[in-house]
Amino acid sequence: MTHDDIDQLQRIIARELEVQPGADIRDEIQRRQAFLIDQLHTTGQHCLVLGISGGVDSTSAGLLAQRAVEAARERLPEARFIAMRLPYGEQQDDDDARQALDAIQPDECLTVNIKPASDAMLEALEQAGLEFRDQAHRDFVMGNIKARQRMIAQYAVAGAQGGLVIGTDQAAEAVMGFYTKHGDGACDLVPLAGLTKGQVRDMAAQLGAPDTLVNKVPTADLESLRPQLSDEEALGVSYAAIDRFLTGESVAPEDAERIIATWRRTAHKRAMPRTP
Ligand SMILES: Nc1ncnc2c1ncn2[C@@H]1O[C@H](COP(=O)(O)OP(=O)(O)OC[C@H]2O[C@@H]([n+]3cccc(C(=O)O)c3)[C@H](O)[C@@H]2O)[C@@H](O)[C@H]1O
Ligand SMILES: Nc1ncnc2c1ncn2[C@@H]1O[C@H](COP(=O)(O)OP(=O)(O)OP(=O)(O)O)[C@@H](O)[C@H]1O
Ligand SMILES: [Mg+2]
Repeated sequence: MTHDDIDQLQRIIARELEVQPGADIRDEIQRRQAFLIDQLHTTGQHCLVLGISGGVDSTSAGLLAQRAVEAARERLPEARFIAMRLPYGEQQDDDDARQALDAIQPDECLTVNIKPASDAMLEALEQAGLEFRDQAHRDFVMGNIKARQRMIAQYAVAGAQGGLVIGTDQAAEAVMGFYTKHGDGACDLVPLAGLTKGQVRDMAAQLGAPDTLVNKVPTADLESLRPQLSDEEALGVSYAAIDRFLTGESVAPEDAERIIATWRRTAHKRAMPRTP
């Protein structure tokens, strides 16, 4: 791939994902908060629902959601934010999730352990005869089951309470398709859309998140055999490089080629299912 090819694709991808490199983060907070308030007013739903993991994405989105419902209550008194803790058994970074909730102060917090449901699904599949290549493959597939159990829990709460499910997808995850299709990728609203990972961190800091969470190493934490595996290790490229790619800065050619190949391979995740 030539330098010009990479340059052109950087521009195409940034436009597709609506990246805004120079955006003022305070303006972005206002704009995204106004978006959430508007959705509450126009959809007939009155709650926002979001899983809080202790990672920076859900901390940022949770802080935004709580601010939005507080402002929405002027015209919609029943507006509220329901945060959900969704551990798979014991969560190793439990303290981070608690710190996130301390900062967010959500109207309500529900804790649902997704372990029994996730384990029961894997066991039922294996009893039906499903086999895996090896233990690592089994563990990877189970990771996606966990992400989808979290989706089920959040949609059950949304269904019961008149809620809209918030997703935490942002441009750095979107370009890499780094989420579970119909798992954490399933949601009603995407308030962090278009932000680089750095902008998500800036937003969390601006909204009052503690430094430990603002600077926390991102992890999907889905694999039991590799607990707390960092996203960067899983992706094989750093968020700094992904952010530079998205903002049109120069990136090592091998990083650019990996990002472009992953963006192409995961196009199906950013589109509606194909039809005949
Ligand atoms: N070209 C194509 N057109 C249409 N569908 C296509 C396809 N290629 C694969 N597929 C289908 O897509 C499905 C696989 O997608 P999916 O189930 O998502 O699975 P997959 O992309 O294999 O795995 C999810 C990845 O996202 C990561 N993740 C998940 C959740 C959260 C986070 C996080 O950062 O917190 C990260 C996770 O660690 C893992 O690396 C399969 O059904 C496959 O056949
Ligand atoms: N243990 C958990 N409890 C509650 N929600 C979770 C948990 N793990 C994942 N989620 C949900 O899935 C989303 C996707 O996870 P992801 O790891 O991308 O985001 P994060 O943990 O908020 O931030 P980071 O990407 O920096 O780790 C989270 O934002 C959160 O809404
Ligand atoms: Mg995480």
